[in-house]
Amino acid sequence: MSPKKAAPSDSRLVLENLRIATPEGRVLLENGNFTMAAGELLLLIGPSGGGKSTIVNVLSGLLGSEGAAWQIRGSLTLNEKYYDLADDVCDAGGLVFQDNALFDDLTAAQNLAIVMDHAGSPTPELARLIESLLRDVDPNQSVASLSGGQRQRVAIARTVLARRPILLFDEPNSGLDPHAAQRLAELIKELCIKMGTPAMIVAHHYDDLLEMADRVLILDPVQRTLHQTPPERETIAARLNAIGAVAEERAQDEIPGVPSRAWEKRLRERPPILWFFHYLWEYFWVLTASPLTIAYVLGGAAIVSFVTMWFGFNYDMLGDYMRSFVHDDALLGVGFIIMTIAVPLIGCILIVARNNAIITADIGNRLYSAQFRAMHNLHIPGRKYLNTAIVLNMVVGSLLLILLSSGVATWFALQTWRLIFPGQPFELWREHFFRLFVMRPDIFWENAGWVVLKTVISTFLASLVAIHSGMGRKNSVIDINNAIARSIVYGTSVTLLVHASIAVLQF
Ligand SMILES: Nc1ncnc2c1ncn2[C@@H]1O[C@H](COP(=O)(O)OP(=O)(O)OP(=O)(O)O)[C@@H](O)[C@H]1O
Repeated sequence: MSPKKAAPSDSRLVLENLRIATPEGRVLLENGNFTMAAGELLLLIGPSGGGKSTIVNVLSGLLGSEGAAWQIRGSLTLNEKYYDLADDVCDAGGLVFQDNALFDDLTAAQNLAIVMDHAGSPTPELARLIESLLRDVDPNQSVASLSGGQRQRVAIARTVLARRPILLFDEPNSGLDPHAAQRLAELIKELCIKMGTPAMIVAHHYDDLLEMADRVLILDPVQRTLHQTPPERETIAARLNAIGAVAEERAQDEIPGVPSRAWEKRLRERPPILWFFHYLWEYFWVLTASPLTIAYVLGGAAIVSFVTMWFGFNYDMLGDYMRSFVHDDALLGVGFIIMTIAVPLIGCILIVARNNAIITADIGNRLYSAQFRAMHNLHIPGRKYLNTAIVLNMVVGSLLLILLSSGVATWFALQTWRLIFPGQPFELWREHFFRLFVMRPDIFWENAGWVVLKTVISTFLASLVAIHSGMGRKNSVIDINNAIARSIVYGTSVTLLVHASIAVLQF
């Protein structure tokens, strides 16, 4: 049998001298020690923000996985295997996440199948346990449409199937009524015993879990230590009260990393319109002014200018002999096309493709994570702020970018012409490339008007497409991804149509 398929029976964990400091250097725990024996159920409790989830993340090997540099010291021994936590990552703990973290694109059965296919089939006893756990869940149902309790049980079953040596639960009873919380504790205890695995539950509401718990660890953020107590209400309450009293005494002290009275000046009213400008600036940076956006759009203009000049002159149908005869008019024509057709079209397509993806993703995520509902409930006109900021930035930002692109395209056109006709004076190029515009200011303004018109209409319509795609119903991240794809396809199609239609009117 391969090691990954070995049943993690009779696991034993010893954790010694655990020290945890946040990436900012704030010490959460100084000298944490505890053991977990096979079949044992531990409760980890303590004040909010003390570091309970952080300990669970250490045991599941997830601490710092998002890129933050936590400072960890201590040792962990798991069934004879030794980890120096300063250097080694121990991912022995299978974690049931607080928000379940189910794979939304898969059905309930697939959420379990993907784990089994990587960890091996469960023992018949474990399979029976999971069957009874998921009796009321249709295996073919998408997990997005399951109830909260059903989602939680699928998440538990999924973690159990991974058969890690330790089971970890982060706030599994939040939102459960006392009876359901007790049932959950019984279930977890049953799993521990049948799998020969220890489990740790992080919980704020521990009352209904005590009966099933073997021991309780209290994280004391004042002394930065872990106290072990038996699962007795009075002992725990006394200990938590003592921590609370000292914490209150120290509440006036400055907290490292948080300047004293940091909130005082934040709790004053300002004119609400400032929030519109906040979002306007936020989107201006993302949609128009970020260096990557500018480089991307200007790069497009440079390439289209080079390609039009190079191929326009090197591959003209009249051949080398005629090239110098038609040079002046060809330069005029190519210059006209680059400035009024090609650069605005390519620029708008690039802008719309990129920005529609960003806008739809942003709106979709805000919708999915209930931010618009929260804004509505808090009487913040969030949709108005965001939609207006988006449309303004798309239209005005695109005009600015097209203007910049025209400058870059002009410079590249000149350099390409110099490559094709070395030694020719710059004035010759300028005279013909801009001939129409320089000699006839009315033509300049008329064509500038057409460019502005197609840029404004196409980016305005594309921004509406992006907002509409983002605002559609979102049950899962897959819905957001599909909306982004739709937004790019419809947005760029609208842009092409608008530019083609206006070009027809233009000539
Ligand atoms: N990624 C991070 N970067 C910096 N500090 C963090 C990060 N995540 C958490 N913290 C800080 O670490 C401390 C411990 O957080 P943790 O989530 O472990 O506390 P907790 O005891 O689980 O809190 P709660 O009971 O409120 O969920 C908090 O002060 C928090 O602000």
